[in-house]
Amino acid sequence: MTLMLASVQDRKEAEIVLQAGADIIDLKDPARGALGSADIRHIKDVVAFVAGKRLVSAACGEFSGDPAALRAKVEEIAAAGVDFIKIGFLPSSPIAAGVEALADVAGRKKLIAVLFADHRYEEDVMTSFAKAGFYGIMLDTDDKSKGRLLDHMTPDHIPDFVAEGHRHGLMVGLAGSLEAPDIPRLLPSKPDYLGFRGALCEGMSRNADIDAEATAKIRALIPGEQPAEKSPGVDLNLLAARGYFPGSADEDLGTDQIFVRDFVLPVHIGAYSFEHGKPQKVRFDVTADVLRVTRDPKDMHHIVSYDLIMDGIRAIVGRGHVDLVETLVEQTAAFILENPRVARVVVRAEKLELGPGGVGVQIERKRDSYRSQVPLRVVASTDGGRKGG
Ligand SMILES: O=C[C@H](O)COP(=O)(O)O
Repeated sequence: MTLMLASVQDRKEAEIVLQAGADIIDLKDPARGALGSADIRHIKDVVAFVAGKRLVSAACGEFSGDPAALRAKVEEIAAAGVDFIKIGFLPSSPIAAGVEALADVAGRKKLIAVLFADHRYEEDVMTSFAKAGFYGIMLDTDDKSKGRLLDHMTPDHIPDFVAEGHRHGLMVGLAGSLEAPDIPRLLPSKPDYLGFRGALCEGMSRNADIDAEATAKIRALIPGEQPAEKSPGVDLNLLAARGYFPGSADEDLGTDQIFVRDFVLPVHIGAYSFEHGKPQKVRFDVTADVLRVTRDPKDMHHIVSYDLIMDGIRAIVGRGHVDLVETLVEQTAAFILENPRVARVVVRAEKLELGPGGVGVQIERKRDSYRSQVPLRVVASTDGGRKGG
């Protein structure tokens, strides 16, 4: 299951996000940067207020290069009784020294190393945190003025980050100016939690106050636990991972078409030997018939995002060389039809560098008797393989 982390400044904001159903209440001073540490009084106050009803984490700033200062700060926050302590590590800092300074604390407290998607790290950076006994790894953004997480890391690379963290036995979190449409794009990679601040605030400004309505909207997009008896035979984890958010379903409303046009990607494709070893441009056009769930679509629950189609194509292309365009379009159609709300899909893929214009294939695929199979009223949930259960 993917949890929702909400970053708050104080008890007043903690009350709002607790009420809205956030799973992890995270203390932070957003005015002090991405990992700005909140005043210790606020941390203690929130720990006392939450009183074990939810998990509490606190940011402890970014490692400045002074191992003794880092350790002292982490110990101070640990003594306040939080469940997790988040520490930012920039690649320009002596990460190994910071990790070493915390190795002993990591045996007693759940430490989360926060990396930043707008910086580049050594390939095996996760290994040192895992070896030192850190509990989790998180990907966030450092400079909030320079875009969201997915502006720095394309969606097809997110699953690799999450999977690598899980291979290391780490709890994995994702954040970075995440907005509502990012949620169904990130859930398929099964992070253990998604973290938010800006999207929960008035005017989407992370330095403003938390807004109850905005928080509730984000909460509603992240599936919670669903007792198995409410939806027998339905794989809720799978549905949620595919970004399936049922609303008040009305199958008599019919379908709408969503489409992606002229989506051009470099693709390793072709049966000829000269086509191996280098990518060639392929243009994708996709139209999907999507079951309507309301007459009044207002939020992400009501739609199937075209982002999911593009993310899926990127992921399929990223798997490596395919000989045939037919394979590519079949895989794309199958991926799109995994979403229970898609009743029919037309996929066209054209190689753009082989002929005078495009050469390729177009297919149409339908969901067989989807009406009897689609549990339109379930609330989906995921199981992220989190450390410790
Ligand atoms: O830990 C999560 C962060 O507080 C996310 O903040 P943000 O959504 O403003 O980037």
